[in-house]
Amino acid sequence: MTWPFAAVAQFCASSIITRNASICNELIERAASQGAKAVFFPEASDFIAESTAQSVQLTTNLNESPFVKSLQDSARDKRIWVSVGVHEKSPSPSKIYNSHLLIDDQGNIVSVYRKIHLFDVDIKNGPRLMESDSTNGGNAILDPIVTPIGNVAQQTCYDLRFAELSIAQRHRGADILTFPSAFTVKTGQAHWEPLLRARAIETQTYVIAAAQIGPHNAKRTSYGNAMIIDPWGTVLARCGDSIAPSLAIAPINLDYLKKIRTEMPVTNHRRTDVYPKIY
Ligand SMILES: O=C(O)CNC(=O)[C@H](CS)NC(=O)CCC(=O)C(=O)O
Repeated sequence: MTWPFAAVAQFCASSIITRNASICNELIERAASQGAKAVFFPEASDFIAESTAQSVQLTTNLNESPFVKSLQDSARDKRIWVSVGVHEKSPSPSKIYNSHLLIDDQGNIVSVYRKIHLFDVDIKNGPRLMESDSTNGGNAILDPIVTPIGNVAQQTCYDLRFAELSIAQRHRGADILTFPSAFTVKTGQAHWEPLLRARAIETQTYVIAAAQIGPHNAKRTSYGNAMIIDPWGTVLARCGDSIAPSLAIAPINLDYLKKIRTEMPVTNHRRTDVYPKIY
C-alpha cells in the first residue's frame, strides 16, 4: 500500500486579501501537482490586519468571503482537501471568530472550528497581543473528520498549549491533529516545536502544523517552521527559513500509527479512576 501524502503550507499574509488568496490558490495547485491529497494552511490566511479595527472591518460571513470561495473553487478543481484558518463574523458586531475551515475535494465546507483559547498576553520585551479585543472564543471541541489521509481533528494556534483538547480528540478517534498557526517569534523560538512534538507523542497521532512566517506589518512578525510530525514525534517534513510561500510534504501512514499505539498503549494505561477522562 502506498500512503497518501499531506502538504503543509507556510507564507506571510498581509492585509491585502486578494494577494493572500493568490498565494494560497497557487500553493493548492502546487500541492495537488505533487500528489498531495490534502493541504494545510496557517491561521488567518485570509489576512493579518494592522489593527483590531481593521481586523473587524475586513471580516465577512464565510459565505460572503471571496477568499473562501476561491479556495473552495481550487479544492474542487484540483481535487484536494484544504484546511485553512480565516476570520468569520460573529453575532456581536464588534467581534469576530478565529475560524478553521475544512474544505473537501468537492469544494464543500465540511467543518468550521472556532478557536477556543484566545491569545491575551503581555510578555516583557516580547509581544503584547489581546486577541479578545477583536475575537469571541468558540465553545466546542469538534469531532475528527474522515478524510482520505485519515481522521483530521481541528484546533488553532494557541489551542496547542492546552493538551486537554488533543487528548479529547484522540479519544474521539483522531489520527491527525492540525494546528494552523501564526506564532510570535519569541514564543515560537521557545515553545513551538516542543509543544507540537509533545502533542504528537502523548496522543500518538500525526501533527500537521501550518504556519505564518515573516513580517506582516511594522508591529507583527511570525515564527514560521511549518511542519509535519509522526506519532513517534519525528519531524517528517518542515518548511525552510525563507518568507517565500512554501510547502513541505510527507506520507500519512496509518499502519505506522497503529504500530506505535499497539506497542505502547498509553491510552489504555490512563488512570481515569485517579483523574477524570477527557472526552
Ligand atoms: O490576529 C489574527 O488575525 C489571527 N490570530 C492570531 O494570529 C493569534 C492571536 S493574536 N495568534 C496566536 O494565537 C499566537 C499564539 C502564540 O504565539 C503562542 O501561543 O505562543
